[in-house]
Amino acid sequence: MGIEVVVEGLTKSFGEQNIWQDVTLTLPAGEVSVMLGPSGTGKTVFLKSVIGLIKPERGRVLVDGVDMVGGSERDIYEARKVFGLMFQDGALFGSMTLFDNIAFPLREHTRKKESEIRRIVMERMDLVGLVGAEEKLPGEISGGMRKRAGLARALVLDPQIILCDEPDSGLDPVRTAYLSQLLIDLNARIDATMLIVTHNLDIAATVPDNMGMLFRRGLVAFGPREVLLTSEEPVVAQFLGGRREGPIGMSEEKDAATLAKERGAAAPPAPRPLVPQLEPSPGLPERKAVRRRRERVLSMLDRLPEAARIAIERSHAAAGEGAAR
Ligand SMILES: Nc1ncnc2c1ncn2[C@@H]1O[C@H](COP(=O)(O)OP(=O)(O)OP(=O)(O)O)[C@@H](O)[C@H]1O
Repeated sequence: MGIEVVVEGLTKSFGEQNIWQDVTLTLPAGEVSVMLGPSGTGKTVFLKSVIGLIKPERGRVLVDGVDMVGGSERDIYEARKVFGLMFQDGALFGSMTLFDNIAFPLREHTRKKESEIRRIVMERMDLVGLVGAEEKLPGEISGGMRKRAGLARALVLDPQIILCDEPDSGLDPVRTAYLSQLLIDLNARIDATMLIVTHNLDIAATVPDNMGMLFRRGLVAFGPREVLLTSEEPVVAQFLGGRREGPIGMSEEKDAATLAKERGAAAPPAPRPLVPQLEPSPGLPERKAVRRRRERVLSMLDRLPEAARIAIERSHAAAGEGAAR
């Protein structure tokens, strides 16, 4: 099963520029979480802080007892082995075939025989639909294939935590839909804890168990998907509605006068209707996270806003009916 990631009071600046402060959240074990936020709000910096590649000046990131911020380099190095990282562009070596790219972590970090490496690489290539492309170079394939190769490489060391940085960037809507399904199928197969950084509203609406949003140098919210998807908090509603009206401006926050003018103009549109979360493809096991999440969310139900509570109760009722059929 995946490992829980506990983030406490994380604060990061580069020189004078504060990126975010006091970020506190828990990525529940084996569940899929998405981190949203306008460009430049520090989503990638957050991802890199979780794995210890960037050092925040305050706070802790606890992974299996190791603090990825203040722990010893040796402990952090060891703890990184439970992570699989998928970068925006796939981060593949241009002069290596896809097979060699995907085999790279196994050759670098393990003493496995070539026959065993071949077995693992082919299994992961099959998982992401790349069998037949072993001998291709990254420059000879499409962006979507490069991303899937990046995902296959992230999976070879059997990670318990998977971090994906904008896995949809540069993909068309159809490929993005396939990728969303692939991420859910992956979670069903290996029950890893997953954190996906994205701007994509379709992924946000259909993939995660939990969602968070970074804005104004902080975490606006983090919680079960229904909380953000039904939120009337102006920043969250604007972002998830993909609208110009609201506090998020073209390059920065809007000023108070512009916001007051907008408020006078029209009532804010209602949040988009909630669509059901994706389920694993036929033939795959159920996601183990679903049952755990259900218990967890039920235990916090009376502390959630009414709209979120109703949405959760409806989805549990629908799941119950599905199971009874
Ligand atoms: N190594 C670094 N040194 C200095 N500043 C940095 C560094 N890395 C990131 N930043 C700054 O931190 C801010 C947040 O960057 P980040 O890439 O995390 O944003 P993001 O939310 O992922 O954006 P996008 O959605 O556009 O990818 C930016 O202003 C960026 O310039």
